[in-house]
Amino acid sequence: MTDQLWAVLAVVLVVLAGGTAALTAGVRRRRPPALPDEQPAAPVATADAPVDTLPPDVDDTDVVVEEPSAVEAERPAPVAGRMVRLRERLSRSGAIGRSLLSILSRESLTEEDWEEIEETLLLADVGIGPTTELMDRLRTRVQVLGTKDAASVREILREELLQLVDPAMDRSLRTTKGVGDDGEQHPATILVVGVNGTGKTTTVGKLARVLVAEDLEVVLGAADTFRAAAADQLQTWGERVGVTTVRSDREGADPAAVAFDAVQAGRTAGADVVLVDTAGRLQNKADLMGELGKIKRVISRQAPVSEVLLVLDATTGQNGLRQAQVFAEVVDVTGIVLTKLDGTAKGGIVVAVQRELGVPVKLVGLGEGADDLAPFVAEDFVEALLS
Ligand SMILES: Nc1nc2c(ncn2[C@@H]2O[C@H](COP(=O)(O)OP(=O)(O)OP(=O)(O)O)[C@@H](O)[C@H]2O)c(=O)[nH]1
Repeated sequence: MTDQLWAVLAVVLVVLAGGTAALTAGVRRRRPPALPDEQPAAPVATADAPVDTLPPDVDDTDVVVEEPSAVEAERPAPVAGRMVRLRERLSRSGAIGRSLLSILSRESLTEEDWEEIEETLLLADVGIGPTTELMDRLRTRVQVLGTKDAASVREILREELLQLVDPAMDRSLRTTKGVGDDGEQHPATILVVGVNGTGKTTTVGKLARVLVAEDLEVVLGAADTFRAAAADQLQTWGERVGVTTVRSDREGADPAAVAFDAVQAGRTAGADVVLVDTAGRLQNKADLMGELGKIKRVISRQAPVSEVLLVLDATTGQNGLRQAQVFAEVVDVTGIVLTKLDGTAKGGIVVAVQRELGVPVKLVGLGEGADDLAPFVAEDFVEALLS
């Protein structure tokens, strides 16, 4: 009987929720362009009142706020334990761990065996410095080891790989709201940068899902105005989880204007996080610096940039590393997202990129599915390499 009552109650709740969704469905707030005489006066900055109007070099005429049609927003998969759940996706990267384990387990290790170890690490893109370091430590520890049982060899390798990946790095995302000098709350702002094709827009979409799964209110800013389809793509990601996207319909619109309006929309809505996708074309370092610098500067008028995530395609190896260096020179990168780690045997790039930039890998892309983005957990990664 009690079961039946619960069932009836559940049906009533579903119907009510559906009704509410239907009432709000189709809301689409398109802000009309400002008329010339409505342009805000030139901003005046004071120490305790941050400017929240656009600087004169930002063209804000065609930015629109696309609210999601509130039809049945999806509930993204829980975030905790994603790396463990997606462990089999790392099977190609796992080849390094398994090869190392099998070589190290040989009865007595010859110079050829050590060369094989070196080659395995270099082929997996670990990089020369970390490879030499790991080999030195393994040589010492394997020598000291009396009996070479499989469990001890595995444990030594696990510990040493873990040290290389560095479990002490702070990999948390800065998603906490802040309070400005004016006493007003502002959202955390995350700028996502990287070369086109690395999976940037997809990552912003997936990251929105990660944050929504953690019950955070998110606004998306489609500041990749270089490619009109990128804004559509982002808006679709947002719609699916009931998140507003601020965008422009005009290809080549000022990305700083979109970023500014996205943060403003986030502030107005009391959102926790504003995620800003950028184009970040790499033809020319000065242009890149100009574009990202301007976006950062303009965002900072409303809220400090909490995090700059650099998206790197793990399959591009050394080339990807060079791109990463250029980005790190033009903007303060605070975290790395390594995408397409599911499709590569070059998992050593995790170590190499952290060493090169001194910045932690915070998230990894492990597939094309909507929830195939996982917070990077060093211990889980190393376990996956050895399983
Ligand atoms: N296998 C796999 N594919 C991925 C992953 N992340 C992104 N992709 C794919 O990579 C392709 C490029 O992704 P986009 O998000 O469009 O790349 P982008 O960097 O935004 O490119 P632009 O918008 O041109 O700057 C898409 O087909 C994605 O599905 C991942 O972790 N694994």
